[in-house]
Amino acid sequence: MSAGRLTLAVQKSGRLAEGGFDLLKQSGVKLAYARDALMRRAENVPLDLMLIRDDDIPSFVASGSCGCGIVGENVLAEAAARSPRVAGLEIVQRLGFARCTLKLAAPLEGPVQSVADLEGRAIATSYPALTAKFLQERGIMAEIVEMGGSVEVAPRMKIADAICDLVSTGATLEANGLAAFETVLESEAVLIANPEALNGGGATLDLLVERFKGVIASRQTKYILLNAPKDRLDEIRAVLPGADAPTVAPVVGRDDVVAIHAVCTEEVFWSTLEQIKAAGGRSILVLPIEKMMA
Ligand SMILES: Nc1ncnc2c1ncn2[C@@H]1O[C@H](COP(=O)(O)OP(=O)(O)OP(=O)(O)O)[C@@H](O)[C@H]1O
Ligand SMILES: O=P(O)(O)OC[C@H]1O[C@H](OP(=O)(O)OP(=O)(O)O)[C@H](O)[C@@H]1O
Ligand SMILES: [Mg+2]
Repeated sequence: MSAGRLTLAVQKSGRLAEGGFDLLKQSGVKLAYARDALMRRAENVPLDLMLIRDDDIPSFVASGSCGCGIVGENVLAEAAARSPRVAGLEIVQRLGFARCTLKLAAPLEGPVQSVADLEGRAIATSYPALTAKFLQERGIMAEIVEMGGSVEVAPRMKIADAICDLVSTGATLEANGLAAFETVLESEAVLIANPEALNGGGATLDLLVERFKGVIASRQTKYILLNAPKDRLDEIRAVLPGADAPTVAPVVGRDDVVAIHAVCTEEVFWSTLEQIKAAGGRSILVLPIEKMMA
């Protein structure tokens, strides 16, 4: 670890790696080429990436081996429930990708349909500490069966009566005849840091956070252009998501029509465009915004 260079722990491969590398690239961080390397050096920022399994990221940051890391809140919370040092780590920035939910689920129409039904039952999970904490808070006594993955098969294999696992679309639960009945934790990727292990790279961390914020904001921000009847301007403004003060400009040769330009700070759904069209909006364009800075 050379002095002045910040070390960032990133998952070697998987969902967090994909999202993490995309975010770094969009933030202008250029990585030097390295084949199969476990360390990647940034060319234009004093930053080194350490590529490891996501489960190891909280302890690497807590021990000071890395100054900061990108990890799922689910993995962070599980590690924090086991280690006070990890529990003391700071979430510097929420990153808005790898969104998923840790849920309790059980076979459809089986004996477990609620948290109370878990009393005396067996629950399979890769998150034993979070599951135990949840059960303790609810005053439920149950057996926890730890599994490394493929947790959804446990009820069918008669290893457990219920599971506590990650859900995103719900397709895996459905494919295994399971239904969720309780949320234990909402999760997304987060940037964590250990202020004592920045190795003189505090300014680099601040720069990364500012750029990440800009990328995250631009991802959910869109630029909308459309033509609208002058007399329905208020109606259209009311449905533009999160638009503050749109620019309204004349359209050459048309006294009854205006052009509207607006920056929308919330997601623009198809249903929004349908509402705009119903209010007389025409030639509607939704454009991505590449970079933003407040
Ligand atoms: N189905 C999903 N949809 C969205 N995010 C998910 C989903 N499943 C997991 N995640 C998030 O992505 C993180 C990484 O998931 P991934 O499957 O890549 O990890 P892994 O198999 O544990 O990888 P590793 O080899 O690094 O241990 C999870 O900890 C969670 O935060
Ligand atoms: O609700 P869904 O969209 O179906 O996603 C949920 C599944 O995704 C993850 O598994 P992954 O695909 O990473 O496989 P793994 O169990 O081998 O980790 C998670 O452990 C669930 O099994
Ligand atoms: Mg893992």
